[in-house]
Amino acid sequence: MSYLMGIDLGTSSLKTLIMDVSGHVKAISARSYQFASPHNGYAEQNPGQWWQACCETTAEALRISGIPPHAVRGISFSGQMHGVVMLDSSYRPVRPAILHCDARSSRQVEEIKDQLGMEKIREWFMNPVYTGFLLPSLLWVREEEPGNYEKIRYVMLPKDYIRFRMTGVIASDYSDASATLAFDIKKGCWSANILNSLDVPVDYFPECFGTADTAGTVTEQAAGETGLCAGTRVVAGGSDQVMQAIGNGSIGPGFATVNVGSSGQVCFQSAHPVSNPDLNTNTFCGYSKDRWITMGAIMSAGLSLKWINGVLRQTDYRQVNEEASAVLPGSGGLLFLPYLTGERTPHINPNLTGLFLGLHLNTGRAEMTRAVMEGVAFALRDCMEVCRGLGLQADHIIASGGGARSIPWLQIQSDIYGLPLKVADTEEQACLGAAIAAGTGTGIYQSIEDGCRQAVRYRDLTVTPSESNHRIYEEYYRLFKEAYRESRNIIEQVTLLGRNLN
Ligand SMILES: Nc1ncnc2c1ncn2[C@@H]1O[C@H](COP(=O)(O)OP(=O)(O)O)[C@@H](O)[C@H]1O
Ligand SMILES: O=C(CO)[C@@H](O)[C@H](O)COP(=O)(O)O
Repeated sequence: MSYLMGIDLGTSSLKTLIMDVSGHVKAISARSYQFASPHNGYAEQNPGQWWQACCETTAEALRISGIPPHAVRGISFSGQMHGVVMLDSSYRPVRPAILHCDARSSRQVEEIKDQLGMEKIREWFMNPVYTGFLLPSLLWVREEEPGNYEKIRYVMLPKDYIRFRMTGVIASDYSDASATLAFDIKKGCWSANILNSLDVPVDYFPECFGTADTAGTVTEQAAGETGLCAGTRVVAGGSDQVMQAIGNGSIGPGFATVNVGSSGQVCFQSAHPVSNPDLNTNTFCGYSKDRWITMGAIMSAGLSLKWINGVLRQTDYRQVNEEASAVLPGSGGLLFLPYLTGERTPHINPNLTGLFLGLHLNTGRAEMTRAVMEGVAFALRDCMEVCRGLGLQADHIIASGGGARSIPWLQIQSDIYGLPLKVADTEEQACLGAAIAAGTGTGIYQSIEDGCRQAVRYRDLTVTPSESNHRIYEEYYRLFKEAYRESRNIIEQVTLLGRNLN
């Protein structure tokens, strides 16, 4: 019997899944971690922690499943996007990785915009220039930590580091590379135009593979650390958005996913790179350099629920979901703007923070929790509206991420979008997508499409919108947008005041 392994490096945890070739999950092992935030707006993590989580979960998944390591035919990866890992010539990290949710590089973002101008940004980047993306984070290191910058020899994305520790090969893939702001999305290679203009050496950046290309084999050392067999094929993998889309069977035009992970995304598949003159969505490569996705992204989705749970000292998701279900739509007249770590689509503004509007003496923790779930869904609705405005359509919307474990949150989303939602049968769609890539790269599946046909199944549950709830939410959605427009200025001022105190 053959088995496949998929490893997803998330923002708050790393998960390893083993499945058989029909997509039956045999084991999932996870390790949670927290990123460090030494200053307000900073988000960084030591890549060694990711590798440790990878070793522990791989060994644990093998142990739980009882599958002999030689039966694992291939391994692949899914990873949190945009962040930068910098290695010196001895392959050691020169400093902690700077993550996608890091807001320190506001000045470098402005410098890139000033230096290149909006016309070139539209043409070369096809994406908004935003903090937390690899290029501005790298420029921050150049300006603020010149000693570290001088030591850099290799630059890569987070999951590329764990693939490197597994294989000894430094590489990236089109989907993740296209989300760095250093890549030519249309041609599918590192952009000499961008890098030369900003005086960043092109040779920092590794060779790129397609998601299903072989990128090496497990080394003797990694075999000792993970329990895998040396020589096992390692397949490149891709960005979490692309791998999760594969794990949801969302692989061609007409499909879209809405993900509530730590951050949140609405992701449409497209047959060509979609230009957005307003630059408030992202256009990235898909699982090969001739596939694309258009994405609206929010910064704090599951993170918002995690935050309110922490504040209200709620630890049990079952209870959280039960209490939120007992509150009527609208949370008793409470709106939440989930801009805890700034916002990408549609505002592209790192200098925002969150807002509760409508607190009163009867507002309790259940109302606050439900308002947070609703606020996240309103922000994702914003993403959908922008994508629709670009002409993107979907016949199927598939809900994914940790938030899809919550039935009330799924219903809130469906009611707010006014759309039915399908949910994949496995809770770890990005891992499943990575395992499908592993199966494709090792020839078990003929293609990613074939892998999806064989391994992706949906839950026997389609969440459908309630018309009356949708009507109520339309009014709240109008006020949600209005609340931002009316208070943006003051939110920015308060945010900056708060940052100055840190
Ligand atoms: N049972 C649940 N009910 C409600 N929300 C949940 C549940 N499980 C996870 N979540 C939400 O999902 C988030 C984690 O999603 P996940 O996709 O695992 O994130 P990541 O890949 O970023 O680590 C949590 O922060 C939480 O908000
Ligand atoms: O930022 C994006 C997409 O632009 C995310 O896909 C991140 O890569 C992290 O995802 P989560 O770990 O928050 O789900």
